[in-house]
Amino acid sequence: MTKNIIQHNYSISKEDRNKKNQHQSLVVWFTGLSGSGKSTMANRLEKRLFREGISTYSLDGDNIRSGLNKGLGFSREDRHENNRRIAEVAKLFVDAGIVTVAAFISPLEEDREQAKDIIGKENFVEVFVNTPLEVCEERDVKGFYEKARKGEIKNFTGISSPYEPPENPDFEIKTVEESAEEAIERLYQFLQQKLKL
Ligand SMILES: Nc1ncnc2c1ncn2[C@@H]1O[C@H](COP(=O)(O)OS(=O)(=O)O)[C@@H](OP(=O)(O)O)[C@H]1O
Ligand SMILES: Nc1ncnc2c1ncn2[C@@H]1O[C@H](COP(=O)(O)OP(=O)(O)O)[C@@H](O)[C@H]1O
Repeated sequence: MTKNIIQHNYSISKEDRNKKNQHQSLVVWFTGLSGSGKSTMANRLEKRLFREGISTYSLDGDNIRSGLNKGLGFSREDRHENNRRIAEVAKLFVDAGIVTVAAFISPLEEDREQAKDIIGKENFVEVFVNTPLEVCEERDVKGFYEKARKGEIKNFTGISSPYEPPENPDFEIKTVEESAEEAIERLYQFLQQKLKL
C-alpha cells in the first residue's frame, strides 16, 4: 500500500510535450515467441520512426532484464512482475512524449491486459509477431530451443511454459509470409494515423 504519498501536480502535461514534438506518444508492444522476430521488428520500426523525426525509445530484454529487472527469472510470477514494471516504465515514457517500442515475449493474456490497463488502452498498440513455434525452433537464433528440449533451460516459452496468442491484436505480422521490410512499412502506415495530433 502507498501511504503518506501526496501527488504533486506538474505544470507540463503529456499534451504539452506531444504538441512540442508534433506527434502523439504511445507504446507499440510487440509480443511473440522467442525467435519470432520481435527485436528485429522493433529495431526496424524504431529506425523508421526516427527517420521521420519522431521521438522514440526502445525497451527490450537487453536494457530491462539486465538492469531494472535484474534478478527476475521466468516463473509465472516473475514474468508477471517483469511485464508489470515494463508497462510502468513505458507509461512514464508516454507521459514524456515518446513513442515507446517494447519487445517482450509477454506470453500471458492477463499480463498483456495488465500492461494495457497501466499504459491506458488509447496509448497501447499490441503487435503480435506471429511466427509458428516450429519456425522459431528451426531458426534457434540463440540455441535456447535445443537446450530447452534437452531440459537444460526450464520454463522455456513454447516448450515448457505457455504462450497464449493474442485473440485480438491491433496488428499482426506473419514473418513466414511477409518480409521484414513489408511488415514494417505496413505497420508504419497503420501507426501514422495514431501518431497525428
Ligand atoms: N525460460 C525462458 N523462456 C523464454 N525466454 C527465455 C528463457 N530464458 C531465457 N530467455 C531469454 O529471455 C528473453 C525473454 O525475456 P522477456 O522479458 O521478453 O520474457 S517475458 O516477457 O517475461 O516472458 C528471450 O529473448 P527473445 O529470444 O528475444 O524473446 C530469451 O532470450
Ligand atoms: N520476416 C522476418 N521478420 C523478422 N525476423 C525474421 C524474418 N525472417 C527471418 N527472421 C529472422 O528471425 C530471427 C528473429 O530473431 P529476433 O528478432 O531476435 O526474435 P525475438 O526478438 O522475437 O527473439 C532473426 O534472425 C531474423 O533475421
